[in-house]
Amino acid sequence: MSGQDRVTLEILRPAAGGESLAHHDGRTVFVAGAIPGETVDAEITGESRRVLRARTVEVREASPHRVTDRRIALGVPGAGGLEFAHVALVHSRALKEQAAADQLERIGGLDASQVGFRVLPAPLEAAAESASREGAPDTEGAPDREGVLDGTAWRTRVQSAVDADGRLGMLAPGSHTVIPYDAGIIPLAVDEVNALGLTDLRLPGVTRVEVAAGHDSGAVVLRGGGAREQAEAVVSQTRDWPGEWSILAEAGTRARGRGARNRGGRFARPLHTVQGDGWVRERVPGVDRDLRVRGDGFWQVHRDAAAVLVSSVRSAVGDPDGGTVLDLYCGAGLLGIGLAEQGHSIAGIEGSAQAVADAVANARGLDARFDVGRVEGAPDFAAARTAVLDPPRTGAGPAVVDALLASSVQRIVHVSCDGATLARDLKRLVAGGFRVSSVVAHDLFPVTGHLEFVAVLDR
Ligand SMILES: C[S@@+](CC[C@H](N)C(=O)[O-])C[C@H]1O[C@@H](n2cnc3c(N)ncnc32)[C@H](O)[C@@H]1O
Repeated sequence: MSGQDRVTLEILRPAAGGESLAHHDGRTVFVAGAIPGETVDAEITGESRRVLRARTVEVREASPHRVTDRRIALGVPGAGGLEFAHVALVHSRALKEQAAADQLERIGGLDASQVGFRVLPAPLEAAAESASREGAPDTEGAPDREGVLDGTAWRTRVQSAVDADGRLGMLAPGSHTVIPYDAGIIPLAVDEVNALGLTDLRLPGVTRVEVAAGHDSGAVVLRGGGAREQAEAVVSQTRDWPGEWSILAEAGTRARGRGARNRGGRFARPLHTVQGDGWVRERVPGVDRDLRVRGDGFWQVHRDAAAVLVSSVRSAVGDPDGGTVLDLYCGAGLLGIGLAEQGHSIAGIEGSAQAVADAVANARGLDARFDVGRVEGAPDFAAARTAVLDPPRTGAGPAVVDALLASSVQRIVHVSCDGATLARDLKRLVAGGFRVSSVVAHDLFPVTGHLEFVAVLDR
């Protein structure tokens, strides 16, 4: 079949990542832009012996849950990364729940209903949905309810591509084509980010712009050969911005040697601090202290995510019992600090030296120790009774799972942003003697195909 081939498909059920499943000529088809229950005409975009990939080009019979593609109003028609742009928010959550339950069963060998699996809306969206149902007026100072109800105003971290003319935008799916922001909005960003006017910038020579918005502070990171040159344009814009903003720009030379491959395996270039101290301050409801995180450091993306995960991990770990709690893949220490404030003794491990420096600074005065290292080689597993792990999308993997199995850990709280790798880790933990007590997912990535899972295992 060629890329121009069109097929008519009956859409059967949701697949992971925001696609849907159909069948055609004995093959499974993963369809983008469709909704289960619909009949669509789709263009084939890829194929292998048993699987086709397709993109919806025309809807013959529409689902009642279909909405006008949000990307049109957002000024980025055809952009990637908003897999549920055409689905009502509440229904997208139901589709993600069904797809994730399927992954837990198929890959993890688990009965999703037996472990109480469900997807919960983030507080921001839940409150807007409930206020809207009750007809309550908008509250002054609260985020714009329309955007929240639509699932399009939650990211405190956004990355933009930059086209040859220096315009910021998003990439088309599976391509390097930049779709410039045409409506003066960075899709999915919180109102505070969109108030900054970043979409007016022209930054030729920059390849990527990252924005991190914290509490009364934030950072803009410019990457690419022209980053240093263009940083001044951003600095002059920040004069009107509320709070303290740091501007970081990549230097022209690539970092080499150990530790250089810290951004998804690509060589990172050293960052030069052009303005500010380089840190973003974060205030997390339920955590007593403000936390700092480097402008290019990892932080949970949804504005409610840090509080949701701290609360979820606290209730999963329970009261202090005198044992050490491992905080594996600890980043700037968010989850461990949330536990240390409740009296737990924490041993955190993290691969990024900068993140560990932030964790140490953040944890001052608490019973919490953070070390730089790969979790795969962590020495402290033997003594702990509880392990919290929050690995990257690739999951913990067999080496870490086997180390946990060989340790004295009795309870594991696995926080994951990928259902497939979580299911794979759970399967190996169960085969090694753990049982899954519960799995929930928080919809901390509205309008996209992603979820944030919290699984609790005991033995
Ligand atoms: C999903 S983030 C979690 C951070 C933290 N728990 C939080 O909530 O802010 C994953 C972290 O794991 C770190 N990381 C990735 N692979 C690692 C490895 N093999 N060993 C140690 N840390 C790793 C990354 O640098 C990142 O900070």
